[in-house]
Amino acid sequence: MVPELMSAPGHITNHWDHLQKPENRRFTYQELEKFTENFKHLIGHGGFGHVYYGCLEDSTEVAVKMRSELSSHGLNEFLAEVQSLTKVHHRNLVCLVGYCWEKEHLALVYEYMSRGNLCDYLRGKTGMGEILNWKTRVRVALEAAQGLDYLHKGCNLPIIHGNVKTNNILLAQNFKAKIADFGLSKTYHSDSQTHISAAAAGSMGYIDPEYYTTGRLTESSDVYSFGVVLLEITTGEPPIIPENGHIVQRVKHKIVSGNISSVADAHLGGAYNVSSMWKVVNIAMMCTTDIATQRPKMGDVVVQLKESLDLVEVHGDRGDMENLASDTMSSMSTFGPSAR
Ligand SMILES: Nc1ncnc2c1ncn2[C@@H]1O[C@H](COP(=O)(O)OP(=O)(O)OP(=O)(O)O)[C@@H](O)[C@H]1O
Repeated sequence: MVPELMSAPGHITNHWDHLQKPENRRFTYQELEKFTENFKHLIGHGGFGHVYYGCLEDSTEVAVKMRSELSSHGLNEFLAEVQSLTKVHHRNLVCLVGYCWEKEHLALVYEYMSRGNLCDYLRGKTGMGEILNWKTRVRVALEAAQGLDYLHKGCNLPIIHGNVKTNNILLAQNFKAKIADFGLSKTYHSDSQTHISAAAAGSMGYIDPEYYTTGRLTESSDVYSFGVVLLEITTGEPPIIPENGHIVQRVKHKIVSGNISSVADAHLGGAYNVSSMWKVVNIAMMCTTDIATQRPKMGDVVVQLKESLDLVEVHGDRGDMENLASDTMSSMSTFGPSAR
C-alpha cells in the first residue's frame, strides 16, 4: 500500500486522467526490471532516489529514476513532475519517456543524457579528466537559459523550476544541454498570479535570498539560481566554500581589481575570450542581485549569452598572453549596469 495514495487529495484524479493520455507511456515494474537488466547500472542518485541506465526494446537509451522509500517526495510531487514534463516540450528540457506507478513502485523514465550533469564536469568528477572549454561553457549556459526561458514564458501558464543548479543541467553526447528535475516545479494557477507560496525548497547555495525569507517563489527565484550557475561555469567553484563564503561574494570581491583572470577557472589555462567572460560575469551579477525585481528576465539572459557566445565565435578563445594584455581594458568596457 502507498500511504500517500490513500490520503491523496481529490485533485489527484485530474492528474491521473491526464496521465492516461497515450503519449505518456506507462511501464510495469516488470518492464523496468527488464530494460534496466534488474537495475544493473547505477548512474546517480538524488533526493528522489537512485537513477539507473536502461535500454528499451527499440534501442532507446533511458535513465530510470526510482523513488526511494526514504524519499521525501510524495505521490503529489511525482505526479507534478510527470504532468510538467508531459505539457512541456523543448529541445533544452530533458524529455520524459514514461513512468511507472505500480503498487509501491514509482519511477520516472527519461531520455538518457550520456554525459551526465554539468556539475561533475566543472568539478572534474567525470573520471575522464575532460575540461569544458570556454566556448562550450557559454553554449551550455545559453542552452540551459533557453530551456528555463521556455518554462517561464513558452507554456500556457508559467512554470517555475524551483531547483536550478549545475546538477540539474544534463549533457548529451554532443554536449547539448538540457534542464532536468522538475520534482519541485510549480505552475501558476492563473494569469494574474504573481508568485507561489511554498516552504523553503531548492538547494544550498542556489536559493534566492528573497524567497528564503518570504517564501514567495517567482520566476526571478530561478533567475537568481541561474546566476549562481553562471558563476560556477566561470570559476569552476562550488556555490559555497566553508570559510570562504558564497560564490556571489567571492566573485564580487575579486572583480574589484578589474582583473578577470582572478575569477576565471584555472582549469581553462587562460584560454578564454576576456570580453565574453566579462559579459557572463556581468549577467551573473545582475541575476544574483538581492532585490528580485531588479533581476533580468530569462529572455534578457538568453540575449546576453548569445552576445557572449558571438564574441567567442568571432574572436576565438584567446590564450594567456593576449588575455593578460586586454583584461583590464575589456573589464572597463563591459562590466557595470551600463553594459546591458
Ligand atoms: N536523464 C538522465 N540521463 C543521464 N543521467 C541522469 C539523468 N537524470 C539524472 N541523471 C544522473 O543522476 C543524478 C541524480 O539525479 P537526480 O535528478 O535524481 O538528483 P539531483 O538533481 O542530482 O539531486 P536532487 O534530487 O537532490 O535535487 C544526476 O545528477 C545525473 O548525474
